[in-house]
Amino acid sequence: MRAFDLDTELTAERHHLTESRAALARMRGRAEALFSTGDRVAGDAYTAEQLGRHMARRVKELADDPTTPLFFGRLDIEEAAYHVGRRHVTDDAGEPMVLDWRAPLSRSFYRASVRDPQGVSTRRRFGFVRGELTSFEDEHLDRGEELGTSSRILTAEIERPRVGPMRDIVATIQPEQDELVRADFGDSICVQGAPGTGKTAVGLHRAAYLLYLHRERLRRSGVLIVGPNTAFLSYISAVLPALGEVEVQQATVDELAGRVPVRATDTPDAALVKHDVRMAEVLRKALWRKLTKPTEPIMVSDGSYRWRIDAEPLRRIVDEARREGLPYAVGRERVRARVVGLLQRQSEYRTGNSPSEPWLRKMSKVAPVTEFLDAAWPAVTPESLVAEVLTDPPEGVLSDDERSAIRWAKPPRTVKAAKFSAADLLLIDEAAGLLERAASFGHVVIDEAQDLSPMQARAIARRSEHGSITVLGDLAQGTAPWAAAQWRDTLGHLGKPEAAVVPLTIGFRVPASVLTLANRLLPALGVDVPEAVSLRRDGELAVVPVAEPSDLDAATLAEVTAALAHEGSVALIAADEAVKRLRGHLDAAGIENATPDDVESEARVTVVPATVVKGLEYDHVVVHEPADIVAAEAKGLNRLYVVLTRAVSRLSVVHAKPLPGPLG
Ligand SMILES: Nc1ncnc2c1ncn2[C@@H]1O[C@H](COP(=O)(O)OP(=O)(O)OP(=O)(O)O)[C@@H](O)[C@H]1O
Repeated sequence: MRAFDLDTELTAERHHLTESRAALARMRGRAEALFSTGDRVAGDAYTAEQLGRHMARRVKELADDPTTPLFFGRLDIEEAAYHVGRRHVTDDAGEPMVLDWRAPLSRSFYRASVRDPQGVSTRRRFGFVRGELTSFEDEHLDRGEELGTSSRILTAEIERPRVGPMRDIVATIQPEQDELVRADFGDSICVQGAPGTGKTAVGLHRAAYLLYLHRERLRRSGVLIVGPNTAFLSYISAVLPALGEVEVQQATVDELAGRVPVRATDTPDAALVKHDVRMAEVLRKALWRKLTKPTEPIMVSDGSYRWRIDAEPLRRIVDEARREGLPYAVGRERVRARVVGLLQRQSEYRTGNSPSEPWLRKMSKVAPVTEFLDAAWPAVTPESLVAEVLTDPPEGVLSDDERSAIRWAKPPRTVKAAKFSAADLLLIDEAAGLLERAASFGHVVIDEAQDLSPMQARAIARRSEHGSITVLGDLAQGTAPWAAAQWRDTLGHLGKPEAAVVPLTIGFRVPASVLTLANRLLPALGVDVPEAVSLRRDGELAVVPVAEPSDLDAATLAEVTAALAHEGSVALIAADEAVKRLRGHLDAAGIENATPDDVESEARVTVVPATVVKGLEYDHVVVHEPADIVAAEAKGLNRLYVVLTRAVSRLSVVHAKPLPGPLG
């Protein structure tokens, strides 16, 4: 009898899904019709373009992804049932068929509990396979039933094989995650979470949530996601579009600051100095020291009359503009405008008439005015300021050794010919920020933030000055030479020193056995962070010692081949210098393989250099010679911690050398 009831229920739910899909198709049809007639109804070209863009976006937002169901849950509140899904769907009369997961009512889907039922009598979660409903699971909160993390549907979602890019987690956001996702727009937050606790997922869902709640405001100012490298950004790039959000920008910090191409490489010592926050001070001083006190009057003739401004009022103008704290280039123009203002007043006094616009324009460009400006408040470009500092690093802030580390061995003949490094681009960006204010995004999500250098953090701060930020990271995974040991410093450089630091500790990726191995490294990493507790009991861990170093590659190949017998993605992670050789072995063995940058590839095996694996995950991970990964860089143990925490189901560690540090 009960089975029959369940069947009937499931049939009814499937029917509701079919109806909802049909309603969504009609919504899209209406949007498409408006899109094609938009330019005819709009009054002018500008309105037509605006409307066209709006409608094109709307059509995209209403796309139906047949591989995911339109709803994944249901709330019974009083007599009504509300289906919760990826976006609002309404019937032809405008009645809701599916509620957007971000709507206020949907919040109870994630947060209601027996202790605080929020009016919910039953919460239903749906199981699905490729967009079709296959099962459901009820929690009768009013009868004291609550599944929490023992939900079968949650477990199945966490344990599913990972294929392709990252997916959204709307169906199974956990209460501690939901609290972060729905934090107020104005709140900047920093999430410290062990590997696989869902930091990236939380950041992306928070972006989607804020866009839903503050759509107009954020459409104007924009939302930006900052990630560590392009492989990572392509891995996460499908999540927001799947949630209907198609207008979010993604960039690495290098891309943000990429005003000129990178054409030089720094020594490690030079890079260290250039990423140091004191470089901001060096640049600021080098810039403002260019101002000089006017000592000569300005004498201008406009053909009919001669005008004169004495040194004293000129000094006052420069001092005043300096005190106003404007960006340098804005200050220079302010001084010019005030000088022209004085000329204008003299002209009015003498002729009794207001001078014409062309006269004012001419006066602002005449040689005596420009010469005065070039002496008192010289024109500077970001590139010229940085070139100057690198040609002859000023004394006062840096030590002599540091100054020599960054000094150009052979200064270029012109600024145009200068070859700048990636770190120089940050200096140029800093200089640009001193000259002019950067436009600010409404919200910026920063992933893997533990690796930001102070100068990188400042580049982001300039772009989020008037907005809020979500900072995601794990101090234990810091591998950059300047990686933070505590969050306060980074948050200060990001311009949000007051942001709350919130921990996430439930691990959704890494199986308990694998996590136990990785956690052995934690005490050696020099940071104070809580360990993750894995929700997953199912994984496998194999440590494979190889007696003869010459057999190491063959043993690694055997592990990769064994992993291919299982469902899901396979990654071979190795020290960067071994990647090419290992790919050669795979090719020779006829095993199709790709690099993580190649998102289009169908190959099941990805060969990943240890330095780009941060943020990524694979079902089966084969790690090649951990000792070499550790030896390759100063923070090698932190790198190994990252490498060991990429596996969703199985981890094999193949080694001929002794296992490093606390693992040995
Ligand atoms: N509530 C959840 N339900 C289902 N899956 C989840 C949930 N939270 C996280 N996951 C999954 O766990 C995995 C790890 O999440 P994510 O990459 O966001 O973690 P992270 O904290 O950023 O990890 P890392 O620090 O290693 O980069 C992803 O596959 C994600 O989809």
